[in-house]
Formats: sequence, C-alpha cells, structure tokens
Amino acid sequence: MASMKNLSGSDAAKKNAAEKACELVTDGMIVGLGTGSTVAHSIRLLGRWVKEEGLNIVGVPTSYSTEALAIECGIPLTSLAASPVLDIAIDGADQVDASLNAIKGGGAAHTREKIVASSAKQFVIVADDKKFSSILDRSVPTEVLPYAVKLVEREILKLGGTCTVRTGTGKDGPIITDNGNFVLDCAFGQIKEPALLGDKLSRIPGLVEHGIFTNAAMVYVGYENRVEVLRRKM
Ligand SMILES: O=C(CO)[C@H](O)[C@H](O)COP(=O)(O)O
Repeated sequence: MASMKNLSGSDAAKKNAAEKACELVTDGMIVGLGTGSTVAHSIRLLGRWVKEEGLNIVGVPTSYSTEALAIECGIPLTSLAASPVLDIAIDGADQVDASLNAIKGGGAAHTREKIVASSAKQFVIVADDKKFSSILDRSVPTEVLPYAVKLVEREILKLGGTCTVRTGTGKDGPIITDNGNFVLDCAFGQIKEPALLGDKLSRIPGLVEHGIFTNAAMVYVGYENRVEVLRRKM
C-alpha cells in the first residue's frame, strides 16, 4: 500500500500552531481554508469565533472534506469565482524547512491548496514540530491525469526520482482526488533546490500540480507548550 500519512506529531502541538495563526484573521477577511488535521484546529476555532463572537469572515475551502468541516463549524463559504483574491490562506504541511519551503499533498488536496494559497495576499503554514526539517526529503505528491501516468513516471525517472501511484483509501486501486485524478508520490531523496525541482515538475505534460510550495509568508511551528513563528526574509 502506498500512502503518505505516516507522520506522527502531537495533537497539542498541531493545535497550538493552528490556533495561534487564527490571530491573523480579522473582521471582513476572505480566508483560504486548507486541508488536514492541523488546519482543522484553525477551522474549528474560527467557527467558534464566528458563532460566539460575531467574527465576520468568509472561507474558501481547499477540498470537499474542508468544505464539510467549515459548514459544520458555521463558517460562511464563498468560491474563487466569486472572490478571486483572498486576504489570507492558512494550511498545514507534511514537511517544512527553515527557508519556508514546504511539501504538501499528504491529503491529496495540493492542487486546490496551491490555487488557494496563490490567490491569497498572505499564505500561512501551520505545522507541528515533527514536520520541521533542515532539508526537504519526503516524497513529493503530484496530481496526475490518469491518461498521462506512464509519461509522468518516465519524466520523473529522468529527473532522478522514483514514483508510486498512491492507493489505500478503502477502495481498490489508485485513490482519486477531488479533481478526478491520480496521485503519484515521487521520491527524490534530499531536495537541495525545491523551487528548481518544482519548476521542472511543472513542465511535465499531464502533471496537474506538485506538492512543493515556496510561497509561504509565515510558518507557525507548534510544540507541546509553545509556538515559534518563522517569517520570510524580504
Ligand atoms: O497538504 C495537505 C493535504 O493535501 C495537508 O495540509 C498536509 O498533508 C498536512 O496534513 P496534517 O495536518 O493532517 O498532518
């Protein structure tokens, strides 16, 4: 079984990071809502603020699961078609380095996550300390048109990587993304130049999107009893 979600990390550390980042959200904002167990803590807290304190925000979800959670939490939603520029996007990550580069896509939502992150004036990552690494070396999730899988596999090999079609969500065969595509997890070993690798992946026909994110303005790293905030150097 090929699956990405093999990270531990304490829920308290995730919650600390996710809730601290909510302090960036103010009245009137359009907020990109990421996907995963860490940012779910942000969504629940924002929902409480909407219900109990009258916080006036609208969210743009990055997946069907986040849409359902946001609705359950009482956060009004809009779409990118109606609200193309977001004030902030908050999302989790699978691995992040000191230069604020990140690997995302453990939940197979990285295509919509990247669209939302890129539509925001400020993209903020929330992660527990286990996700922080001196160098990115996890597999890079890629979303791939089923029609193009063999071509993408060959191109990844040419780039020095190996890839596995992701399975393991309770259905036989490949998992299917919210956009109807496959996920190929691509291992490259240590990624010394994440932006360069990202550019090369973006040029492969049929590869819809990859999980290397290089546009975070801030990363909130949560520990059991504190939060460290990393800011992009200008
Ligand atoms: O990129 C993602 C989904 O595609 C998630 O943000 C990432 O996998 C982190 O998830 P979690 O907070 O559950 O560890």
